[in-house]
Amino acid sequence: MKISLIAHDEKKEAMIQFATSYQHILAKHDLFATGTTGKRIQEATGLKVHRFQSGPLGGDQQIGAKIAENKMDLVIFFRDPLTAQPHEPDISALMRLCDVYQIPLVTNLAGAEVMIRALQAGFFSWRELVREDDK
Ligand SMILES: O=C(CO)COP(=O)(O)O
Repeated sequence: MKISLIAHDEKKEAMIQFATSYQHILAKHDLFATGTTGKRIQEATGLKVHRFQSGPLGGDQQIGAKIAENKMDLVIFFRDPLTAQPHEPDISALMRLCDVYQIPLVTNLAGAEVMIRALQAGFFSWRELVREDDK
């Protein structure tokens, strides 16, 4: 599965802890991330992560493009709801594309815990049938 991991600055520590806790599961998948989030995850866990641009520099849009091309399966996005982001339109656009294309999206740690268990249980295997890369 192709999984995107994204965290705003105030949520990066939570993302590191999440990625560390579930490293054994995440390691079985293709991981993608916005620039700084990906760097932090790589440093903390040693997981291989394909890094896009940093969020404010277009990383959210790059992940959105993958979704539009049907080349992304899940999005785990730890958003900071208390801090204004300069690239808010990009964030909204990414979440909108998840809705357009029925891509499972969680935006906080509690949702991510559910998603990772569902992933481990094979609940997202339908994505393998519809993903463009597999055709
Ligand atoms: O801003 C972000 C997502 O909107 C995250 O970007 P970084 O991972 O580069 O900090």
